[in-house]
Amino acid sequence: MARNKYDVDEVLEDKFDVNQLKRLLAYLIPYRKRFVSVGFMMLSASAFTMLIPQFFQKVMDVCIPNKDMKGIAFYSFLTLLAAFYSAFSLRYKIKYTNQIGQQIIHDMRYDIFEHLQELPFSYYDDRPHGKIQVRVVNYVNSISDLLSNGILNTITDLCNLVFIIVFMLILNVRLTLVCLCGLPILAIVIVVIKKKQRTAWQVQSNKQSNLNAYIAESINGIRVTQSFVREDVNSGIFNNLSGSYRKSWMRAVMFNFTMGPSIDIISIITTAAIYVLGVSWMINGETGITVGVLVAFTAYIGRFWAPINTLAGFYNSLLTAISYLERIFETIDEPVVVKDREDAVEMPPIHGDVAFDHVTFSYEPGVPILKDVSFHANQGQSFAVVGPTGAGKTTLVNLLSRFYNVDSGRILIDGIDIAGVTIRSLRKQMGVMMQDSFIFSGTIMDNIRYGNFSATDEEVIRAAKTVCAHDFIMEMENGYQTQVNERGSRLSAGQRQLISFARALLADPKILILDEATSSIDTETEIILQKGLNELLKGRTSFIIAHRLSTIKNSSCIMYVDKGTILEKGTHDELMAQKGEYYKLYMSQYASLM
Ligand SMILES: Nc1ncnc2c1ncn2[C@@H]1O[C@H](COP(=O)(O)OP(=O)(O)OP(=O)(O)O)[C@@H](O)[C@H]1O
Repeated sequence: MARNKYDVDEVLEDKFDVNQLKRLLAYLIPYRKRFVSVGFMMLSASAFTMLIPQFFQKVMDVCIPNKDMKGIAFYSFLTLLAAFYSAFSLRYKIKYTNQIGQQIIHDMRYDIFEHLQELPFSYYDDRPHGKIQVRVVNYVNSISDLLSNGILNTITDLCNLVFIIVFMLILNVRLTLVCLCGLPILAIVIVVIKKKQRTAWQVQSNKQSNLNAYIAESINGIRVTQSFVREDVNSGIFNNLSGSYRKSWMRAVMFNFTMGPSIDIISIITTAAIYVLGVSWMINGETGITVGVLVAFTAYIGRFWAPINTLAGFYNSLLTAISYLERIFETIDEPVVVKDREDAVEMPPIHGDVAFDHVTFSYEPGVPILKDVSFHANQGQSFAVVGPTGAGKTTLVNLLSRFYNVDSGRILIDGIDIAGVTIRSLRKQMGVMMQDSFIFSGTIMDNIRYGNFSATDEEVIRAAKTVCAHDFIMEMENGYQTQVNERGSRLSAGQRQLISFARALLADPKILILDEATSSIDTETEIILQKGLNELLKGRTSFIIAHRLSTIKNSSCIMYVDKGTILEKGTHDELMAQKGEYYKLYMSQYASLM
């Protein structure tokens, strides 16, 4: 998908791809035994109940004329038995189809979620997150019923249909042919509406996706919305999106509802024809048509159209489901563009020597963000990256963890090209604190431990103390066990930064990346933090992005980046002496204090 927004529909697949159905059926394979057992129960029950009209016929044509009470009792008993067996198998079916359905939902969601975890940043950069959520939650839900109940009902209904046709043929061939005349008419109805119906469901799934994307975006941006009093405008946008969704839904179900009444009309016409023709043939004394045969036959006609109605319903839900399946499999098939090469090796324990060798990178083809960047950081050096907004600083450090693939050039750690090592072994040895200090729901302890799951409580606390987070954490009602919300809405921006700082440290990485780590921290805390940090950075190679230049003054090397190239490089004193861009930036911040 190209860059997408909440009000931009995703591209519709033109053709119905049967492979998607095959892939869907593959989800059933692990549960095939249970599935077959339910199918067997349903089929045996329906075969048994199909005999009921035959029992009626025997009672009417044989037992009643012969006043055979034993025969009547016998057939009544068989009818009762068939009814009980059918009720029992129905209960069995409901229980296990639900179980299988839920299991399949779980499996499919797991596959999507697992894949989503592997997809690179670029995937998330390009689409609203609400559109991803709707696939994992709503779309998967919508197809589970089709997989469990739908397929079973279809199989049993198809078999029912065969049973019924066989029994009808046994009763009377000519009447059966009259009944079957209705099927070609139904086929015409299906062919006429099929394409429109499919498109209508695809449009509906797009509109649902758009609506979801907007809801997710609005919730995330609620603070900005309220600050700028945009509630009315947003409600208007929501109203439009919701209105389009409603319209698309109504149009799609309208096609579905065309089927039921069409089948009813065809069924009424054929039944009427059978009454008229059957009775006239009986009056004319044609052989093989008795009152019993007519009663039994009309009982079968009722049953003949019921499975066709269910099959039509299945066909409807199949078309609905296909539009969801396209999106689900599209997500599962989304290529993981940042992945291990086939010959990738484990990254050996990192010492911390880092080199960029003529690195060029672009997010979008033809728009390079980093242009032929080269530099070398020795083990243990602290490298500061400064420069104007949008210069490419974050991009540069993101490449070090291989969050994106470079277009050309190499990034070497300890002389090893990181393109040739496994991503896992590389990232496990890096400590990254991103600009967006994300906090997960859970305790503060859990949030810091995110950096290293095997860390003890003491290690977590030590990391928090190093970054001066310990005091504010201890002031919270349950200290490290205090629950925080997703995104850390209970915490101040500075507190969130300190927690993610501690998280980055906990992995004891040889390379530490701090992207605006202290931008929201007050100057007093920052001064204390700086002391701890200086201690901590010893022996580690660090890349620090900072707008506040006081924090990076003592770095081994400062790189001034602008428009994707390194314009200046050196120590603070060297760059100040150069009186170039860094000098100007520094003076703009601190001239009044000098
Ligand atoms: N995911 C993305 N897709 C496309 N372009 C992007 C993406 N992320 C960043 N950019 C563009 O790349 C350029 C560099 O962005 P980057 O975030 O690296 O800048 P920065 O120097 O870290 O800025 P800041 O100081 O504001 O954080 C910007 O022009 C930005 O618009």
